[in-house]
Amino acid sequence: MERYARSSAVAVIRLRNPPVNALSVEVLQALEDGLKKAEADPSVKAIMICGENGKFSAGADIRGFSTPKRHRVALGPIVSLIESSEKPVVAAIEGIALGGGLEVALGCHYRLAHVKAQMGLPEVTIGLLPGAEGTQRLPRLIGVPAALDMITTGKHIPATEALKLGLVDEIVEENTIEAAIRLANKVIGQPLGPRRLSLKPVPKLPNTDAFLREALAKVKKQARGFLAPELCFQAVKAATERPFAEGVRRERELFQRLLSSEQARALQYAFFAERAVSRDHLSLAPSPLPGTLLSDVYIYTGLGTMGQGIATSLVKAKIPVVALEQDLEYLNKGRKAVMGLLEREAMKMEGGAQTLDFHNPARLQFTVDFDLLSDVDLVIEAVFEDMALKKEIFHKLSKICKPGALLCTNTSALNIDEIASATSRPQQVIGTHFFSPAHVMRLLEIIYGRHTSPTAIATAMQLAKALKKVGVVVGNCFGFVGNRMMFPYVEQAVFLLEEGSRPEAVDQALEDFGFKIGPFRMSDLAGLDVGWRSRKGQGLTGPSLPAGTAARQRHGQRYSPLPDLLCERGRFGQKTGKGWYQYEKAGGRTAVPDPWLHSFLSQYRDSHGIKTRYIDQEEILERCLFSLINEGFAILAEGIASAPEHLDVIYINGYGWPKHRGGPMFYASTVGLPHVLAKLQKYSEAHPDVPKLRPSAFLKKLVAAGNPPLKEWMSYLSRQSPKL
Ligand SMILES: CC/C=C\CC(=O)SCCNC(=O)CCNC(=O)[C@H](O)C(C)(C)COP(=O)(O)OP(=O)(O)OC[C@H]1O[C@@H](n2cnc3c(N)ncnc32)[C@H](O)[C@@H]1OP(=O)(O)O
Repeated sequence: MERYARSSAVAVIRLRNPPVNALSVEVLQALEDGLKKAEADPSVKAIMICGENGKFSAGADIRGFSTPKRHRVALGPIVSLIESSEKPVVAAIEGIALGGGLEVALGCHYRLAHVKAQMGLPEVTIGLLPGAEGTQRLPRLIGVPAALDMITTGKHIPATEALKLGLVDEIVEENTIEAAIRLANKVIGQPLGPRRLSLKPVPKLPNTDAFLREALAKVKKQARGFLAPELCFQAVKAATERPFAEGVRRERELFQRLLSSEQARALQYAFFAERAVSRDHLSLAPSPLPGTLLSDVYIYTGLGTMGQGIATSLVKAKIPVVALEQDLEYLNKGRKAVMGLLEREAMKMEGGAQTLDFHNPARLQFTVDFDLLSDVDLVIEAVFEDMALKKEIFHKLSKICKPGALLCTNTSALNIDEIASATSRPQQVIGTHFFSPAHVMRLLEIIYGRHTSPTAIATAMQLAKALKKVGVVVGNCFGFVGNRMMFPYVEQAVFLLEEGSRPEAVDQALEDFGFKIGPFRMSDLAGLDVGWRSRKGQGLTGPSLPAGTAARQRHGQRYSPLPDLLCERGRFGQKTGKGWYQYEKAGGRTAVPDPWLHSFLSQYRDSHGIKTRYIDQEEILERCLFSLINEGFAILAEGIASAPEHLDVIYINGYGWPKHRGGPMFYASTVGLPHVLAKLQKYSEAHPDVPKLRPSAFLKKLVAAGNPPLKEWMSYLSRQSPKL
C-alpha cells in the first residue's frame, strides 16, 4: 500500500507482477495485507486499486492452477474483503482487467476505466469459470443476458461497451489514475450499501425460465462436448435462483469440478504451448532481414481465393500492399473481391473503412506491372499449386527483386527446395502456408528449405506476428506437418466407407469428439476436385495411370478409388450440389445424407467382394485419430517439427481440432501411449496393406521407455533438425 500523495487521504494498492500483473500467491497476499493496512489506518479515507505498467491484471496466475491447493491463496474471500471495506474502493482499470482481475474490480465500489481498456472473464477459454464470485456479482451488475454472454464466451469487451453495459461507472481518455483519485476523493463519506454488488438483487427478466432454457440449448450446441461453458451457465443460473452466499457456494463447487478436469489441463497446456511456439521461433535469429521490414509487401499474381484473403489480412495489419495479377481481367475480379472482404471486415471494426484506410493507394494498390516488384521487402506468391508455374515466377522474382527481399510461396504441399532452386538466392526463399479463409484463420505454417537462412525464418515469424497469426516453423516434406498428418486421417475415413460405414456416421463420430466439421463435410466444403487434381498429378488416378492397375491398390498399398469415382460423376461437393452428401442446390450449404450415395457404396462393396460390416464409433475414432497421431510421431522423429507442442498448435489453429482436448499429441499423452500403440498394432494386423497404421518407431521407443510425459518426449531422440 502506498499513498497517492504525501497528505492524500487515498491509499493506493498497485498490482505488480510483470508482464500482465497475474494474481500470483505473492500478489494476492500483498493485496490482502494492503487492504487490511488501509482499513486500519484512520488517515486513509478511500482506497484505489490499479495495476503496474498500464495494465490492471490478466487474472489468476494460470500456472498456479497446477500447484497443490495448499499452496494457493483463495481470491474469492479477498474480493469479499474489498467489497466489505468501510472505505470506498475504486478500481482504476487500464489496459486489461481479465478473469480474477475483473473480479477484483467487481468487488470494488466504483470502477473507472481508460477508453482503450479491455475487460472480460475468459476463464472458460482455459476450461474454468470465474471462481472468485464473478458469476454471482456480474449478473447483479449488468443483468443475466449480458453476464451470461461474457462468462460463457470469455470474450473481451472494450471500455466503451463496458460503459454501455454498466460494467464501469466512467471512462476517461487521459490519466486514469488521476481520474480515479478524483473519484475516490469525491465519494468519501457516501453510503456504500448501494455500491456493494453482493447486496443487489439480480435484475428480473420478463420470462427467466424461457430465457435460460434457450440460452442453455445454445451453449450446449456450441460446446460440442466442452464442459466449461455449460458449467459457467449453471453458475450464472444459480445467481438467478439463490441468495448471494448460496450462489457463491454453488460457484465454488462447479469451479472445483472444472479445476480437476482433463479439459482444463488441456486448455491450459494449449495456452502456454501457443505462446512457447511463437517465442521459440521468433528467437531463431537475432534480427529480421535488414531493410524497412514489412514496409511494402507484394502479393504476386494470384488474387484467387488465397491471394484475396492474404491481401485482406495484410491490409488489416496496416501493412502496405501492392497486389499483382497476370492480366486486367483477373486483376479487376480480384480487386472487387478484396474490396468486398475489406468492406465486411471494416464493418466489424470501430471506425470502419477509415481505420483500415484501404481506399488509399499508399496502403493498397492493384497492378499488372511486374517491374513494381523491384523495390519491395517481401513478396508472397499465391498462385495455384503448380510447380512449373511457381518455378517460373520465382525465377523472375529472383531477377527483379532487390537483394534483401524475402520471397515467400504460399503452398500447402509443394517442395520448397525445388521452388527455391529456380532462384539465385535460395537462402531467402520460404514457404508460408496460409489457411483458408486467410484473413480469418489464425495459423501460418512457415516452411524452411535446405538453404533457408535463420534470418529469413525469423522474418517470416515477424510477419505472422504482425498479422496476429500463430506462426509455426516446420521442415520441408510433402504436406509439411498439418496436411501430412491429415492424409492418413482422411485415408482411414474413406477406408471405413469401403468397409461398411457411411459419411454421416464418420462425421458424427468426429464431430461428437469435438471437431468443428467431420472429414466428409469438410471435403464437400473444400471441393473434391482439389484432391482429385493432386492425385492425377501424382499419377494415382486419371489418364497417366498404367493400364491394368488394380482398382484398390497403388504401389503395393491399399488405395480407395471412391473419391475419384465421385469426381468422375461430377460430384465435387457443395459447389456442384452433390458430393459425399446432397445439398439443396449447387452452392448449397445444408448437407443431407444421400440415398444415391448409400446404394452406390453398397454396389461398390458388392463389386469388390467386400462384406459390409457395422463399424462402431470407437473404431471410427481410433482409426482416424491414431493414424493421424502416428504420423505426428514420424514427423517428430524426422525432425520436421521440433516438439509435440508445435503439432498441437497447428492442429488447434488450422484444422479444427477441439482445443479442450489439447491437440493430437497431448490427447495421445492423456489416453496413454501404450494404449495408442496397442490399438495401432491391432488395426495394422487387420490391415497389413495400410502402412500408415504401422506404429512409428518413435512411438514404440517412448512406450518402451515407460510412457514418459509429453515434455520429455524429445529427449528420447538423438537427431533433431539443425534449424529448429
Ligand atoms: C478462483 C479463480 C479466479 C480467477 C480465475 C482466473 O483469473 S483464470 C485467468 C484468466 N485470465 C486469462 O485467461 C487471461 C490470459 N491471458 C491472456 O489472454 C493474454 O495473455 C493477455 C493478458 C490478453 C495478454 O496478451 P499478449 O498477447 O499481450 O501477451 P501474451 O499472451 O504473450 O502474454 C504475455 C506473457 O504473460 C503470460 N500470461 C498471460 N496471462 C497470464 C496469466 N493469467 N497467468 C500467468 N501467465 C500469464 C503469458 O504466458 C506470457 O508469458 P510467456 O512466458 O510468454 O508464456
